[in-house]
Amino acid sequence: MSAEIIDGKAAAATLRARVGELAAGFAADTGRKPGLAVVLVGEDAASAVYVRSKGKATVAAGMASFEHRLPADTAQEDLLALVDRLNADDAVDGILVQLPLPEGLDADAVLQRIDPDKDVDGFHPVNAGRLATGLNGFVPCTPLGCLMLLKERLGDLSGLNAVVIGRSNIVGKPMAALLTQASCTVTVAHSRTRNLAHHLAGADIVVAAVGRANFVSGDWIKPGACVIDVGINRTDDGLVGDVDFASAASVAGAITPVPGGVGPMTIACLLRNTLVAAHRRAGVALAADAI
Ligand SMILES: Nc1nc2c(c(=O)[nH]1)N[C@@H](CN(C=O)c1ccc(C(=O)N[C@@H](CCC(=O)O)C(=O)O)cc1)CN2
Ligand SMILES: [Mg+2]
Repeated sequence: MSAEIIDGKAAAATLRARVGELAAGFAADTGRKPGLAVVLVGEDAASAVYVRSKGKATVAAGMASFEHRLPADTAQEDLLALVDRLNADDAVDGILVQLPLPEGLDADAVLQRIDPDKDVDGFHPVNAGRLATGLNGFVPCTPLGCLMLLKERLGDLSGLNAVVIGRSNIVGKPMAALLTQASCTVTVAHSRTRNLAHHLAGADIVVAAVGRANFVSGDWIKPGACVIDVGINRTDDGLVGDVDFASAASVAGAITPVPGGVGPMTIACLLRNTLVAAHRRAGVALAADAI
């Protein structure tokens, strides 16, 4: 193996600690803690684990956590009514509805009901528009975490060729926007892309977010490339990413592992976004380079 293994767990711990320091400053200045409300609908086992981790991380960073658990048969109007209450609650700076929602609920309608200035997941179309046009908004946590790992490893990304594999609203599209803003030359590949290997051959940066276990082969990776694996696939061999780790690690310059790569950054960036939301809502300045 030649690649440096990018330690997302360590980077996330550093970010969470910094958020904690700034949250303590915010509480001292305003007399209240930044608050994050998390809504979980139904019994999805993985979602329950993520929601518990978010609650614990929120409290550990000195913020207030408000957890709302609703049954899987919750009516759309009841879920929307809860979002309305959280929008109006001054103690709540950030609102997150854990995805996926149970069948029968319209996730788009729920996400669009969240006040864009409390949308710490960055999924509201207003925040997607702000990102696309270079305005200050909230950036989805997973691509934000990927960008932080890339900058930590590579510094200035300007002029680099990046291939994002996947075009979801949650990862692929915002990732491409962030890399474009960082002056990369960006290709977005997806399930219909012809000859992916050809596109990857020139890629200094690869972000894989296709949701298919071991999909990206090391043979396709440019020697020395930085490979960010967003995939979390449960297989008979355990948890694996979208990149075939063993073959890619022998060619890449750096690579994120699964687990312990991008995943931990998702929750750390959620805390970061909540801290930013609290400052904006309270009209308290937060230096652009503070975090
Ligand atoms: N409202 C949201 N829903 C979902 C999001 C999101 O950002 N907002 N992302 C994913 C789930 N997710 C957080 O919600 C998440 C996924 C994975 C991890 C993580 O740390 N993974 C570990 C492995 C953990 C395991 O064993 O399963 C890792 O990669 O090291 C954190 C958060 C979908 N829904
Ligand atoms: Mg896709």
